[in-house]
Parts: sequence; structure tokens; C-alpha cells
Amino acid sequence: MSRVARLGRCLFVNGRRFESRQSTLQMQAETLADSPLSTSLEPPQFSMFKATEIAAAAAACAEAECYEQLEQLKKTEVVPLLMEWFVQQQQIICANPTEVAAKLRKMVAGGARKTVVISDFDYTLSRFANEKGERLSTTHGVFDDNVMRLNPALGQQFVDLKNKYYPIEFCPILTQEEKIPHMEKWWGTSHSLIVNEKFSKNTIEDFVRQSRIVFKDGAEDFIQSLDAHNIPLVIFSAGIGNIIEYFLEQKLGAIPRNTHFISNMILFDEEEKACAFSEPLIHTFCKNSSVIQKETSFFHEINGRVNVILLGDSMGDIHMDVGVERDGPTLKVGYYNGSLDDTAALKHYEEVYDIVLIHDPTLDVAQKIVDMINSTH
Ligand SMILES: Nc1nc2c(ncn2[C@@H]2O[C@H](COP(=O)(O)O)[C@@H](O)[C@H]2O)c(=O)[nH]1
Ligand SMILES: [Mg+2]
Repeated sequence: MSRVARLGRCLFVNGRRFESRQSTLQMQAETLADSPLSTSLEPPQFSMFKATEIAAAAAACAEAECYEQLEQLKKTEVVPLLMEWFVQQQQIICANPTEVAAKLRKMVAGGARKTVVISDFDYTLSRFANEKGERLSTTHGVFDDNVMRLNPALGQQFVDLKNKYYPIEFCPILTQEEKIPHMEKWWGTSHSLIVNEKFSKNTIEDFVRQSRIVFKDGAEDFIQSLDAHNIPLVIFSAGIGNIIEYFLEQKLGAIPRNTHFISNMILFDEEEKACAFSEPLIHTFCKNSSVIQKETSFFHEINGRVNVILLGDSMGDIHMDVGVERDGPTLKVGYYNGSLDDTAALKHYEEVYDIVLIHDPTLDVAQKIVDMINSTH
């Protein structure tokens, strides 16, 4: 006759812990009902109940847990359907579908309450080019465009900086370490031009209204669907956070409650004139925990959100999840805006991003992933 005992939610038969829930459930129903429970391992209050009542409680508890796990498994049945859709899309490259499917299963099982989205802004939530293939603006680029109209000499300085440093940023030969001093020089010089000109908050808001920043198709719906399901959105940008805020206010009417920013912020004086930039400087190659203030106000909101969806367009975006304390998966979705002939660059994106989107002007993939997570809870 086997000796059966329960400790909390664990079941022991002859001292050995039973792992499988199904067999546990079956065994509990059959075994506990007629075998004397070893009271040596049972908490004293159990001794007041008859074995049959304990058996029924144990079976019910295991059944509930087993049911919950079966429900969790059912939820993840949607994952193969999404993977099938990925495979059918021309613009999607998924180098390791098995690993992506495993991450998606964990995210679906965890649900919206365990999920956080960390996204770059320039050329990730915003479009890289318009339908004619013309390059659209970054948040810094708002000054390139507008200052040229008001003060051509100063405007040319912004444009010269971009023409000099943008090729360095995306140079396939220089290492990130070799690029960093150039990035610091670019960001520092352009921020100094803005502060020295003492642009007012109103002027900058007008610049945004007249800028060539364009949301990716579906970006408004994506951001609002995250807010509707209480999924935090952390916009981690080496651009200018104020520009992103003004852009969201102008496009969405208000900044959704769930949306938070880690970015370079223009500081204004009492006359609302630009007087400084926030520290530390955030450039393309330091988008990681080293620039996150430890007591960031919204950290309490993302605490416990173990599953991360990371959206980026550059190699500098792949470590934006570093610093979020957790043990869940990060699903990295990368927008590739480069040339299809540049096979080395494309291969590099496939190595660092789980899903690579080729010249994709939409948020469709990210929306499908979030919809799947939301639909199963
Ligand atoms: N036109 C300019 N673009 C700039 C300048 N400084 C930086 N940048 C670009 O911004 C993005 C970073 O933003 P992120 O949201 O994508 O992290 C970076 O890729 C640079 O190309 C500037 O002075 N002018
Ligand atoms: Mg970007």
C-alpha cells in the first residue's frame, strides 16, 4: 500500500514528489480516497477531516490547477497560427521561428498584465520614408527642416551636422566604440545650437506641427490599444522627448496614461525659452540601463512586467530592455530601413532581432502580437 502525503500543493507518494498534474489528479482521486493519509507530514488541522474530504479537496485543488494549466495551454494554440502568418509575409524575416514561438507562448501565457512594450521612436513608431520614397524627419530633424525657413544660415548648420554624422552612425565598418565620440559631438553640437538660439516652447510646438514626422500606419491605434489594455509603453529615444510629446499631443489629443519617456529633454526657463538639455545625454549607442535614472517615476508601473516586446530600427536599440529587472523573454522586433543589397547589414539585423521587418511602414506585426496576448485573457 503506498504511503501518500500532501505538503501544501505538493504531493508525495512514498516520500517522492509527484510532478505530473494529470497523473497527480488521477492518483489523488483514486489513492487518497482509500489510503490512510500519513499524518506525519500533514499540518495538524488536517487530522480533523476524514480522508475522503481531504481526497475531494485535494482532487478539486489539483483539478483547478490542472484546469488552469490546460487553459493556459489552450491559449497558446494561437501561436502557431501567428507564426504561419509571419512565414507567409514577404516583408518578415524570422531567423529562428522555434525560439520566437517559445517566446510568444510565454507572453500569451503571461497575458497583458505581465507585458511591457519598450519602443524606439525615430523610424520605429515614425515612418522612415513616404510613399514616394522621400526620407521623413527624425525628432532632431524637426529643427533641420524648420530653422532653414526662419534662419537659413543656422538651418544650414543643422543640415551640415546631419550630412556629416548620419553616415558615421550607420557606417558598417566603424565599431560602436569608434562611433560614440562622433555621436556625442553630433548630439552635443545640435543641442547647443538649440539652446543658444533660445527657441521658445511655442515655436518648437509649431515646428512639430509643420514637420515631416509621420506616424507609421497603425501607430495611433497601437499606442491606444496598449493604453486600453493597461500595457505600459516606454518610448526610449535618443531623439528629443519634448518633440515626441508635442507630436503625440497633436496626433492623439493627449499623451496616453500608459506612455512614458526615456529621452533627451529640452529644459525651459521661466520665460519658456530653451535653456539646457537633460543629462545624461542619450545617443544611439547608449540606449541601455546606463542612462536610466534609478528612481525613474514609472518603474513601479513596469515592475513585475516580465515579458518585453522591444521595437527598434537601429543596432543601438537592441539593449533598451537592459535595466528592466525581470526573468521573462524579450521579443525583439527590428525595422530594417537599409538597402536589400546590403546583405551584411541585413544578416546582422537577423542576428540581433527575433523578427526583422523589411521596409515595413506599419505597426501590423506588433499589433498582431499584442492582440494575441490580449485576446487570450
Ligand atoms: N536630423 C538629425 N537627426 C539626428 C540628430 N541627432 C540625432 N539624430 C537622429 O536621431 C536618431 C535617434 O533617435 P531614436 O529615437 O531613433 O533613438 C538617430 O538615429 C539619429 O540619426 C540631429 O542633430 N539631426
Ligand atoms: Mg530610431
